[in-house]
Order: sequence, then C-alpha cells, then structure tokens
Amino acid sequence: RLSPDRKMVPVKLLILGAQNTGKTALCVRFITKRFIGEYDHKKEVTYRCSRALDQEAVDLEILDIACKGSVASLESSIRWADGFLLLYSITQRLSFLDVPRLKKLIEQTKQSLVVPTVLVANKADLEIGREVTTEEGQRLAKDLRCGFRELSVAEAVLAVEAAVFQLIRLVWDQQRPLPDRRSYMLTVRHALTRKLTRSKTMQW
Ligand SMILES: Nc1nc2c(ncn2[C@@H]2O[C@H](COP(=O)(O)OP(=O)(O)OP(=O)(O)O)[C@@H](O)[C@H]2O)c(=O)[nH]1
Repeated sequence: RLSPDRKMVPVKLLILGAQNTGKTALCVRFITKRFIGEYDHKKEVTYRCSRALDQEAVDLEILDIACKGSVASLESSIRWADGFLLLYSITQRLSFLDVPRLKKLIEQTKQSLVVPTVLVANKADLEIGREVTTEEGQRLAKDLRCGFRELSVAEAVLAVEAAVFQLIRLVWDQQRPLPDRRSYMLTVRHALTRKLTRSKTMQW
C-alpha cells in the first residue's frame, strides 16, 4: 500500500479531550488490553507499539498529553501528530461541547480542513448517567468531518482497537500518493462546499 520507506515511519497519533474523559484509560487499554481504573496524575506519555493491520505491520506512537500543558506545547503536539482521537464522555456534556474548539485548533494548527480524526464517545457503559445521545455524537462527527465511535473503554477492548484502527486507515488514506486519493479529494470537495454554503447562508 505504501512505499517501503514510508512503512518504516511510525504512525503518530494524539489523543485529545477534556479532563476525565478516559484518554489514559484508552491508551493503556489499547496497548496492554487491560482496563486500569485509576491513574496517577501524569505527565505527558508516549506509548509505542507495533500492530498488524490489513496485512501490513504498523509502528505506532500514541501521545497522551498532560491536561495542564501550555497552548504552545499543545500546538507542538498537534503539529507532531498524523491523526487524532478526540474523546468526550457521554456522561459529561461539557466534554462534548469542548470538541468543536479542539477540532478547530487542530485544523488551524495543521492549516488544513482535512485532518484524520476519529471522534470517540466514551463511557457507554454508564447509560444511567448519559448526558449526550448517540445521535448528537454522530451529527457532530459528520459536521466536523470525523469518524465516530461510541464505546466503553472499561468494557470493550475490541471497540477500542477498532477506533484506533479506523484512525490509522484514515492516516494511511491521506498519506497515499495523490492519484489514489479519491476519497481524500471527495472529502476536500465536501468540506469546501459546506464552507461555501455556510458563508452564503450567512450572507443572505
Ligand atoms: N465507567 C467507566 N469509567 C471509565 C471509562 N473510561 C475511563 N473511565 C474512568 O474515568 C476516569 C478518568 O479516566 P482517565 O483515563 O484518567 O481520563 P483522562 O482523560 O486521561 O483524565 P485526565 O488525565 O485528567 O485528563 C477514571 O476513573 C477511569 O477509570 C469507561 O469506559 N467507563
């Protein structure tokens, strides 16, 4: 799929979201397959691993940054990453409302409207405390041109894996040579059309 030297380069993923959405839990779950309930308040951690996906070996680096870092260090992490997992918790409406701001920051920092991103609605096991519906999540993901997964890091290791794999495929898709990037071009066209429609709507 990719040129040989490209395959040697790790795919770099950044996990972003409001506090307490399960960012560290998701990283640890993906790497170790285990769910660990509580973590020390940590500094920035980069997890490294290799996986087989679509008959290819992929080296991964997943960055879980400290919540209280500076804007400059957040921007530098965004510049570093190839793809983004944007997390919110279905039990924490504020974390959902924070997603558009984060996506905008990613687009501005990357200077691109087409950035491989998967929106992850976590803590689906806590139905009783739900504050964000699945449909709201789906709608936001569509608006922000992201993939979407609702899952529980606590209960579903396979769903966590599927979300990360979906993101890797989006990154691969974007790294493909231009003539192969039909879906990428369609996404760009779609994004531009939406922008144009929106600005026209505002004018009238
Ligand atoms: N019930 C439930 N709890 C979860 C799930 N995922 C994470 N948690 C819990 O949510 C809390 C926060 O998880 P963390 O992984 O520390 O979240 P974080 O986003 O890294 O938090 P910060 O480092 O503060 O930004 C912990 O108590 C986890 O055990 C889930 O799917 N279900």
